This record gives sequence, structure tokens and C-alpha cells, in this order.
Amino acid sequence: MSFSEKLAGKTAIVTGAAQGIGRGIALRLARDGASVVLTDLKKDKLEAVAAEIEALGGKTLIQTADISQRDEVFTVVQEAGKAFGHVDIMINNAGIAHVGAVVDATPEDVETIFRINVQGTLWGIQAAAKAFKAQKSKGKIINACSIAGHEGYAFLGIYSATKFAVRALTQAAAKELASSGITVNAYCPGVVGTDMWTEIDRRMAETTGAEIGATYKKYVEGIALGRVETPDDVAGFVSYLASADADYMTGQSVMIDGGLVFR
Ligand SMILES: NC(=O)C1=CN([C@@H]2O[C@H](COP(=O)(O)OP(=O)(O)OC[C@H]3O[C@@H](n4cnc5c(N)ncnc54)[C@H](O)[C@@H]3O)[C@@H](O)[C@H]2O)C=CC1
Ligand SMILES: CC(=O)C(C)=O
Repeated sequence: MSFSEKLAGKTAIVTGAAQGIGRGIALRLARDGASVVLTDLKKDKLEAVAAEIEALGGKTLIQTADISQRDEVFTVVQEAGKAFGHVDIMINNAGIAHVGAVVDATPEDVETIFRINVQGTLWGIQAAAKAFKAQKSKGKIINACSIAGHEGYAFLGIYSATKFAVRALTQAAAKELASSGITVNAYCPGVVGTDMWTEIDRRMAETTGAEIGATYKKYVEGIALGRVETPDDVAGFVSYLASADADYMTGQSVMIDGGLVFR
């Protein structure tokens, strides 16, 4: 891993950093020169990601936290500030999926996913905005949306609703925080080959009777660039959103999906 100066001197927090897209973003921002605060529920996996970054000379801090708990998210941001002196970039990446028909969703299903995907993102926006304002700095808040934040998918309806909500929060927070010099944007991946999609495919098979692998194959066949997305594909775009090159961009939830959804 070679380091660049793109984010040198910056501190970035990445939620859901233990695996998948969050791990990819953490490694990329470290390569860009940022100190990276890694947060997730999974301590062992966070330690493995931290070891990867530190072995190559990067700086990290591990904070286990549940993003659905507002106080835990605020503590992560405070600890990041104490460890590195300031916080500059907040990546609200952690999220979960839900597979099932809209007509079958239970109050418990809906509450669980909204507490993580929507409230977890909201607490991250609040905690980061508070820190950036206290520092009087122009921070960047970057949220995980999805193609499902632009189109409601069959049997992913409740999940899609959470991502539409993330897009709404991204727009509203961008408008409210612009006068403080804080930008808020989101990345919208398509089909990334992570544990989340293995689980979506498995649950689709249970729900619709599709063969294992068939739902994943069907989605991937719709990608114009002809291959599944990798965490690095997402991380490259997040690196841009986190950089000074994106200073004039706010309130946007941008597709990074290999050409799957065209808006
Ligand atoms: N995989 C995909 O195709 C796509 C994923 N996304 C979004 O990207 C983000 C990351 O997805 P993946 O890496 O694929 O998922 P993943 O399931 O591989 O990783 C998610 C990580 O978030 C953590 N997490 C879950 N709930 C948490 C909580 N309450 N507090 C703290 N950490 C928690 C998990 O422990 C896990 O390490 C999610 O927001 C997802 O909705 C968006 C579009 C496509
Ligand atoms: C997981 C996800 O966001 C989709 C639509 O694949």
C-alpha cells in the first residue's frame, strides 16, 4: 500500500469498518493519508483491519459502538477528537438489509432496520456536525445510500425505504449545514460482493423460491459494465467525496453502480 498526501493531516471516522464496503473505505482513506477511526460492533474484525493499516504505517483508533445508540455515536466522535486533535470526515457507512414482502413486514422488522440505517445515520450526522462546528472547521459528512435510495426494489421495500430516508436526510442536512461550511453527500452503490449480498441472496431464495445464487446473478446481469462491484470501486468515489476536489458539492446522493440505475 502506498500513501498519498490527498487527505494528509485529516481524521476520518468510518462506521461499519469491520468488513465489506466500510473496510474498503477505511483502507482507501488510510492510503490517502488520513488517520482513520474504525468503528463497528465486531471488535475482532476491527482489530484485523487496524492491523492491516498499521502494518503499512497508517494511524488508526478502534471504537466498538452500536450506531443505533445515539450516545455511543457521540462518544466515538469525542474519542476521535481526543486521539487525533480534530475530526474532519464522517463516513456513516454501517447498515443492514431486510428481505421480505412489504405486506409481510412486522413492526419489529421495520423498527430494527430504521434504528440502524436511518437513526444510526442521523446520529452520525448530528455528532459530526457538532464536532465540526465546535472546531469551526469545514467538515465532510458522507452517508451510505444505495441504488435502493432511488428505486424501491421488490422484496427489498423496507430496506429501500431506509435508503430513501438517508437520501432525504442528506439533502436536508446539506441545506442546514451549508452556512457552516459543512458538506453532506452520499454514495449509492449497486451490487457489491459483500456478506450483505450473500445474505440478501439467501433470504431471497427463502422468500421467493429462487435458487441460491439466482437473485444475485439476475442483478449482476443488469450491470452495464458487466461485473459485480467491489468495495474498492465504492472507496474510490468516497475518497473523492472526502477530498478538497468535492468542496463545491453538497446534498447529492450519487450512483456508483457500474451502470445499473440511470437517473
Ligand atoms: N453490498 C451492497 O451491494 C450494497 C451496500 N450498500 C450499503 O453499504 C453499507 C455497507 O454495506 P456492506 O459492506 O455491503 O455490508 P456488510 O454487512 O458486509 O457490513 C456492514 C457492517 O456494518 C456493521 N454494522 C451493522 N449494524 C451495526 C450497528 N448497529 N452498529 C455498528 N455497526 C453495525 C456490521 O457489523 C458490518 O461490519 C450499508 O449501509 C449498505 O446498506 C448500499 C448499496 C449496495
Ligand atoms: C444492498 C443494496 O443496496 C442493493 C440494492 O443491492
